[in-house]
Amino acid sequence: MNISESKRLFNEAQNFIPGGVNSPVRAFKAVGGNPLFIKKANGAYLYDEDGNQYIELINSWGPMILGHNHPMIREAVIKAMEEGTSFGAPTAKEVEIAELIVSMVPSVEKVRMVNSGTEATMSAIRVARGYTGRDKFIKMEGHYHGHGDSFLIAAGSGAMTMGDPDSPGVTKGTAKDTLLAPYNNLEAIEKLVEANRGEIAALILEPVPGNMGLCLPNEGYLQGLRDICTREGIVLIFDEVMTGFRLAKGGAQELFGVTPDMTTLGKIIGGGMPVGAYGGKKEIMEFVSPSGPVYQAGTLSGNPIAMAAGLTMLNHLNSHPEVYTRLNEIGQKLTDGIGKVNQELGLDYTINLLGSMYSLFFTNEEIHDFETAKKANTGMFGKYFQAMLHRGVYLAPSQFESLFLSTALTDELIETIVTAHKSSIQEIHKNQ
Ligand SMILES: Cc1ncc(COP(=O)(O)O)c(C=O)c1O
Ligand SMILES: NCC(=O)CCC(=O)O
Repeated sequence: MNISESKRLFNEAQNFIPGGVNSPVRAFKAVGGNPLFIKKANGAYLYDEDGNQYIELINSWGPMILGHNHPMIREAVIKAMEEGTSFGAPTAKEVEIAELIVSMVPSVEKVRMVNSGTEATMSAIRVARGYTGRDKFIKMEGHYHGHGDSFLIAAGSGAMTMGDPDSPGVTKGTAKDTLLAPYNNLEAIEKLVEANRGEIAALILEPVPGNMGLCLPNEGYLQGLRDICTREGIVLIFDEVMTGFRLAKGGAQELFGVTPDMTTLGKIIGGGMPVGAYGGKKEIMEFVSPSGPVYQAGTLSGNPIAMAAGLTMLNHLNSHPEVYTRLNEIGQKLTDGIGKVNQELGLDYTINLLGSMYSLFFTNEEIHDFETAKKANTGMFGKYFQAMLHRGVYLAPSQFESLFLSTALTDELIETIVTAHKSSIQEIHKNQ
């Protein structure tokens, strides 16, 4: 595989950009090798600067649920561009997308648009604190909520991958208000609540965490959290930046039938443009400025290009339930194929799947939280990643990420991926 142009660009980039990338997860630090510099993408494929083509299972870390460069989204963006790129004033599209989100996401009665998932979670915590008059909040180990200071403690995703789940630069003063709990353990929450009664503003979690690899909630876990939060007056926040509009049109909260008080959104909501949002009960969202005292703002929030892309995406998902049927089918077929190959080879690696999100863990143990996820063999994953890449399949370059499938994956492409998986997994075990 010739990747000379990607190599040249990475060398150049390292002179001017920290680590040569604008987000750490893009570097191949955990898997070795040179990150690929991408020139364009279409449907199920990415193309690098050297002209290599890859079948893509990251999809911009989630947003491209219909595949890349979808004509419908592209046309909406071009049309919006013709009318100007930013006004810093309200627009009709913002009203339309807000109404649509409220109609799609069960917990959301009012919603505020921001520019990233990070902004959404930072703002949601501030609002929950303002609403309750309490300072502390509970966060799950290995969950990732963007790079706001108070979340960079036992953080998943790139922070976990790079071995820095507790980032320097976060003050002790900030960190003391973040209470940590293991995922899938209601007893641990009860203990934290007991020890901090009346002081906890919020409990935030990824209902189906994808940032320590994909994990699934135990039966009754989400409802258990709901019950504790209701009893204790704690604002329950589902961070659905990944799962929103993906696991169902109303996200994990629709799928599991558990309604949080607030929800954070991102990724798909912008159709690939930089967008996030947070919303929830009217009573809580009324605390947001200018209707209430909790300040939160943004020069480019509700940007007309981003709103045009997002509106087109959400309208499509809202009116095409068959998208979810197909996404679930793709997830099932692909992981069935991978699982069958593994079985034939006598390998019992754990595959966690929900809808169009999955992770293949290089361990035979069940993975259901931060501690168990850390048992996966990251060295083996790195070899697997490279083997797949050389066969034209682009995976997330870390064991501690979920993969995101798109409707652009045909049955034929699923077969191609399974074939690549078979020869990759054979190769890495032969060389052991
Ligand atoms: C669950 C979750 N929350 C928040 C974020 C932060 O979003 P962003 O990268 O847009 O700031 C991410 C991913 O990046 C995420 O997966
Ligand atoms: N699962 C991790 C992400 O989606 C984050 C992407 C990024 O930080 O660039």
